[in-house]
Amino acid sequence: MQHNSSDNEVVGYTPLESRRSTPLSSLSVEQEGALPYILSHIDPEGDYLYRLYRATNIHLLHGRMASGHLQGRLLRMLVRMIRPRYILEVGTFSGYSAICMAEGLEPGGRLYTFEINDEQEDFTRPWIEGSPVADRIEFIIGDAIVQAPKLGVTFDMAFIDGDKRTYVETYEMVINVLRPGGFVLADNTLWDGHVVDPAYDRDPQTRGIRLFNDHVARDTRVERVILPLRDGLTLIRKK
Ligand SMILES: C[S@@+](CC[C@H](N)C(=O)[O-])C[C@H]1O[C@@H](n2cnc3c(N)ncnc32)[C@H](O)[C@@H]1O
Repeated sequence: MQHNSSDNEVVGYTPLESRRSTPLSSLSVEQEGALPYILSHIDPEGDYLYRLYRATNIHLLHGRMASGHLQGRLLRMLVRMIRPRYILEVGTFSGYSAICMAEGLEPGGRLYTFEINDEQEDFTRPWIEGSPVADRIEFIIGDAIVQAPKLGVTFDMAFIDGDKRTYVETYEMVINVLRPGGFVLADNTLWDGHVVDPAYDRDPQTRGIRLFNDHVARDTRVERVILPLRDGLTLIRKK
């Protein structure tokens, strides 16, 4: 994803609320009024993440890119279920999802999270380094597609949440550094329903997501399922 160097803007990213041009479908039931109910019946995010999410939305453009309470608790739960030793994240942004996944790691576990936008570092590094799970997180500024393979780490789990236009490229990199039996989570794979809306046929991000979904659907190396949570979350297992 490219960025406008003057104002930290994520070029090519359209925030969820601006993308919403049609009535909400059943794909995003938690956004139709049930979200407060859901949030009051799941684990709390805790004071630190609450403050991080608030600061993200006050100080950063497109603050809603951050995972938030519901997806954050899901990520932590998935980490607890998968029990990875090494996690790769593509797209740190403010660090919200990184901290959530790191919370789920067992002792000795490590999360490597990449952020391509170097202007993000001043905001994100103090939040990651000040978090209770700082010792489990390696925050790296750089393009994950280029830099992650250089780590020489074989990952047990990966979270793809970077530029939607390069999801296929990102996925191919991730599959190469993932162990057999490892899991990939890919965020935003329904793109607010635009993947099935012909009005978005020329939108580069919608096209990127559609290419990714088609690519994964045909990939014989993996098993996959799409969860219609939030903006769509695909769970993939490398055979
Ligand atoms: C949706 S935000 C990430 C949100 C974060 N994962 C969360 O859930 O809280 C996407 C971020 O990915 C970054 N990004 C895009 N392409 C990237 C790449 N190839 N490598 C690393 N970061 C990337 C963008 O700069 C942006 O900050």
